[in-house]
Amino acid sequence: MKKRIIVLGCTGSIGRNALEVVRAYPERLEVVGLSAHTRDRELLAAAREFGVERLALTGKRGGGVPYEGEEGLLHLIEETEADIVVNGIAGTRGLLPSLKALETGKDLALANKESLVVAGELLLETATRNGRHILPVDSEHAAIFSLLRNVPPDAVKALYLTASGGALRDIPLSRLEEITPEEALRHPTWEMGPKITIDSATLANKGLEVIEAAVLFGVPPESVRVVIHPQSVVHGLILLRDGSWHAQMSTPDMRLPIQQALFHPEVPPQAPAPLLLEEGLDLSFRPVDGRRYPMLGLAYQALASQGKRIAFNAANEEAVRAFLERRISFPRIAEVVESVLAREWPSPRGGISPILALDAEVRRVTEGILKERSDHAS
Ligand SMILES: NC(=O)C1=CN([C@@H]2O[C@H](COP(=O)(O)OP(=O)(O)OC[C@H]3O[C@@H](n4cnc5c(N)ncnc54)[C@H](OP(=O)(O)O)[C@@H]3O)[C@@H](O)[C@H]2O)C=CC1
Ligand SMILES: CC(=O)[C@@H](O)[C@H](O)COP(=O)(O)O
Ligand SMILES: [Mn+2]
Repeated sequence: MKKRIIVLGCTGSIGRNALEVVRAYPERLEVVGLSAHTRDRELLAAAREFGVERLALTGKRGGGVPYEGEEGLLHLIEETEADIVVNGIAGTRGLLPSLKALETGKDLALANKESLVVAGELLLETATRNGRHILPVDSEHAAIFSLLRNVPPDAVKALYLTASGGALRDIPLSRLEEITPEEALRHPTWEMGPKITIDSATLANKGLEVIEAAVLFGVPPESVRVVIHPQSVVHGLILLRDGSWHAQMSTPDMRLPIQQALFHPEVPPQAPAPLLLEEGLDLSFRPVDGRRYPMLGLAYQALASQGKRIAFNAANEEAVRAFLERRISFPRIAEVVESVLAREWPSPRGGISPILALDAEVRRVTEGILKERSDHAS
């Protein structure tokens, strides 16, 4: 029987890669639901190609798509019989769809790391209660997830996430003030959406991933570590107590972690982009420079509580938006997040509503700080 898949954010980088995986395995995988936010023509083209009728468009109305708006997307997830939901929505708006997928008895192939940062405990509890799995699609977590399956849990000393260093890795620190969004969006190894690409340049992406790993794998924050690895070939490593390293490596291509999640626990039969060591390969690793990447230290601070995690995530999302809209300069992103994080953010109690209320409050505070600091509005 074919595995039935809903692809959320099918017009984005993760969504398009997920559809590529389905194209590669027509006898094993079937798309039964699709969502997009604004790109309705691409959504309809995918629907025609895969013969899908359950479609949601969240960011526009009136185009003849059966499920409209955020509420419509949640109804689509609820009303569509499926085995697994690929969540490739960008940002915190992916949280409610993640929760709905698990509540309605589907596995969750999760690229939307913001879901876990903001409400990881709630998602894990919901998955357990419904007997479902959260399968990480984020490349580092997919790597560590597969490495951990092969060792006894008490043998693991630390988890290592690799970071490319982003588009500005080799730019002199003195130039960061004048960096344009176009420069910061030139990722050296991955083709991804704009928000995560800016997060790669500040290392907020790795900060979110440290939180994602601590929550998902249930390990203390100090055992999740980050190293700069410019080639993005080694995605994740685990260090065992006996001093041995286990690493997972592949060509940087998101079809691999996506197909691993879709075939779990089976190992997929084909390599989407083989890595040929016979052709030669140089790999390098170096420590993170805290002066260049203050966001990583802020993410570790945020690990102290769920309230701070929500604050870090929401403040970052708003600050990145302001940078992309040219309302603040690149170094202000970290400064704004630091100011927000310095306030008191008590952890929400009692389900999803207090989480969403705190997220909204952080955004209100961040917007106030952004107004004060908008330093080069054109
Ligand atoms: N790209 C990658 O390789 C990786 C991405 N991730 C994570 O996956 C997620 C998606 O990233 P990526 O694919 O790069 O992002 P993109 O910006 O390329 O795509 C985002 C997708 O989400 C949709 N979308 C945007 N806003 C909303 C909203 N408010 N409600 C519902 N849908 C929305 C977009 O629709 P439309 O285009 O129609 O407007 C689009 O389909 C992020 O959480 C990211 O951190 C993790 C690891 C790797
Ligand atoms: C592909 C993937 O998983 C991204 O999250 C990637 O890690 C981003 O690249 P950086 O290593 O630059 O953050
Ligand atoms: Mn990643």
